[in-house]
Amino acid sequence: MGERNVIKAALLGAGTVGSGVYALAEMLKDEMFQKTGASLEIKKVLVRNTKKDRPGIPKEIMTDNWQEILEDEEIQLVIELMGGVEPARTYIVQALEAGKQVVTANKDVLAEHGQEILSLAENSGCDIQFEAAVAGAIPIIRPLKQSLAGSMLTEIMGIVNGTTNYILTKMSEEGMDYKEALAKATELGYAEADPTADVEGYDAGRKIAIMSSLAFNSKVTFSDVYMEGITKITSDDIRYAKEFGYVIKLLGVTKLVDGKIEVKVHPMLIPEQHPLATVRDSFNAVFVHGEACDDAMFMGRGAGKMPTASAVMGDIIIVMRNIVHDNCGWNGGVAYKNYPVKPIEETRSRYFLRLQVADKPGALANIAGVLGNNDVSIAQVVQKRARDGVAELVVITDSVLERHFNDALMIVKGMSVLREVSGIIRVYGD
Ligand SMILES: NC(=O)C1=CN([C@@H]2O[C@H](COP(=O)(O)OP(=O)(O)OC[C@H]3O[C@@H](n4cnc5c(N)ncnc54)[C@H](OP(=O)(O)O)[C@@H]3O)[C@@H](O)[C@H]2O)C=CC1
Ligand SMILES: N[C@@H](CC=O)C(=O)O
Ligand code: NA
Repeated sequence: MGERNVIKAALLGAGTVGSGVYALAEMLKDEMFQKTGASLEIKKVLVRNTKKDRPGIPKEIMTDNWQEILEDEEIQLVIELMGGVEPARTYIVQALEAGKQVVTANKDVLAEHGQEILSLAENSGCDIQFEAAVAGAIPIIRPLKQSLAGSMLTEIMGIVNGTTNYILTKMSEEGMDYKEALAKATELGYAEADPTADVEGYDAGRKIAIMSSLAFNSKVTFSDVYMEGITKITSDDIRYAKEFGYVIKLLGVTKLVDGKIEVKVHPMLIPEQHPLATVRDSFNAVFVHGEACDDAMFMGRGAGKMPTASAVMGDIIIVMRNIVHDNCGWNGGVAYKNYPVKPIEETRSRYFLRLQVADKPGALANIAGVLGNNDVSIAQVVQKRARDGVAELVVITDSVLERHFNDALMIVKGMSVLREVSGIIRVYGD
């Protein structure tokens, strides 16, 4: 095999995903030529701590000096797996400006600067591939950009964070405590370096922003996304949801309605029979609806070392083929429409509302009256367990404009019969 058939790459990051990619590159070493027409040599691995022992990765290829990689003309491919916005964004930009191809799993960068980076890649004639950035091993970026490009997409809804799905599964099925479940998800390599991003819904928010941009060909960034995480979900909420025939999942949703984009992340009660309700553990699932394609669903591991590495390796293989066939630089995904993003108050939801109220005649009627006066119609209501003069009221509403629900809630909160609002969660369905 001649020198021209070796593609030299640099790995930025050798943590959970980076070490998985290095290991997978070793496992596929002998097949790489058949798959791509070239073999892969990872020439340098950038880390913060070059002294740390990284099993399987030779010490001599470790560096903490980005310039060494940027200025190495032999390195054609940069695989960015460090995470965070900076310095990752700068390194990606500099690599593209230097004519290097880029593979990344970095949703933080893409959700904020994706459009600029895609334009830069197009202008530089370079590949930028990022399948691992959304829903780990599930192929979803490439389908959105390619297979579904003619489908007139109108909606994407999915479980796109493995950490929170793992936590909710463990809390619901094993009665595990929230903190313990989060610690386990971190130990298993699912969580972000700062797991606040997972549990507050920011990670899912980044992913839904990226998918929304690709699906609707319009720029949607992280700051456009309304986000609520799972930190307020209690075991009582989970128990009540079960009693009503629901499970609680953290969902990312984006819709194109009347020329406006809705994009949000929040916990949702999903009927037990719904396919998303059966997506457990670190699995993710993404539902896509288009006027032409109708419904499609994608499911697989959304996080973890080897599943994520598999998506990165798929991208590496595509880029290597493009290098071999001198076909780099077509990435797709550059937004050419300019749809406005709707404020959350103008979107509609159904609600599950758990209230502690004074156990007095008329309390339920008064609350129902306030809801009704604000266009919040009640689909189901249950009054439970009067204890120490306090009764628990569980209400499920019909679909309501968020603004109307908030107005009603504000009035309910000021009522003398109200002791506490213990749970507010959106419910699946129109
Ligand atoms: N974990 C997962 O399941 C998934 C992760 N991702 C994404 O993949 C990326 C990597 O995640 P993950 O592997 O979990 O992260 P880790 O925190 O495990 O690894 C990060 C690696 O990057 C290196 N690094 C970080 N900052 C710098 C810097 N400034 N200069 C040089 N090296 C740096 C670290 O070096 P050192 O080891 O010396 O500290 C470490 O090796 C992130 O963008 C993440 O969002 C995407 C899908 C799934
Ligand atoms: N922290 C993320 C990792 C993959 O994107 C998750 O839990 O899904
Ligand atoms: Na993916």
